Amino acid sequence: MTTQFDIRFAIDPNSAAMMGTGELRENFLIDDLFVEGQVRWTYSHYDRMAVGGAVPGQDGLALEAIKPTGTVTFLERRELIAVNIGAAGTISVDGVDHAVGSRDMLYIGMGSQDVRFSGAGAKYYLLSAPAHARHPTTLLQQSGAKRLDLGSNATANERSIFQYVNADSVKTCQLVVGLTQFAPGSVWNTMPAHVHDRRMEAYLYFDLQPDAFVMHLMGEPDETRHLIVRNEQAVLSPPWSIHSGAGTGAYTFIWAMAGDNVDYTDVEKVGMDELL
Ligand SMILES: O=C[C@H](O)[C@@H](O)CC(=O)C(=O)O
Ligand SMILES: [Zn+2]
Repeated sequence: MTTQFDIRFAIDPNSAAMMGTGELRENFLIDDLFVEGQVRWTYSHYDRMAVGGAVPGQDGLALEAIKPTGTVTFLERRELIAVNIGAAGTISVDGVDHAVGSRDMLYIGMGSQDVRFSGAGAKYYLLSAPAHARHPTTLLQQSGAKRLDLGSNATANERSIFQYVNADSVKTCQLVVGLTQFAPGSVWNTMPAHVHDRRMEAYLYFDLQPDAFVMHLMGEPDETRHLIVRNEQAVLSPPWSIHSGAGTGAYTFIWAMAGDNVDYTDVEKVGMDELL
């Protein structure tokens, strides 16, 4: 089987608060996204976001339908963004080749039928959400992203947020995706923290050294839990949860949201004094 999937149920905050380490990891951590020769999906019931990995190797991979979507083709009623975290590759969409460089993203619109991933060193992180309209397939690059510089060196959270999906780059139905990079020595992401019940979020942590990890914080602001997250592992963040982390070393991450609106600024800030 070149395509595999697993399903994650939408856990409520009270259930999550009862969980130990193993249960939290089973429900919220995705630690096996990237396997050469496979497309691997985690299909979440949070906003029906599907989070995946595709590592084509020498042979290439096709985007195949999976049972949870209940459709003949994967993108019949969905949109997708593929983020290349590996070496340059190509994604062909209905016969048109798109060169997707390292850290480029390709938005692939609803109704696209024949999608093929290639590039011997390419590694694609996949995000897909239900769609209601067909928007054109569009290459998104860091140079076209909207940049937001936040934090400071003194609080170890100096970073640049690159909003690849923005008002000038592409219209999407649900997906809002970007990448966050740190100034040297800064390790805290998304602190001060926030929640946004309108949208779930997924984080992919990468560019970590093998022995490094991110201490990812989740849970309601007054009931926090943590996940130890290693290189190229992802986290599902429920709409009711904070999503913030500190690395034991350098890292980069990709954030992606789906839900009721596509307004990046529609968040509730959580005061530093509110966290418990
Ligand atoms: O809702 C937005 C997301 O949580 C991220 O964009 C936050 C982030 O990249 C950061 O603060 O470092
Ligand atoms: Zn967020």
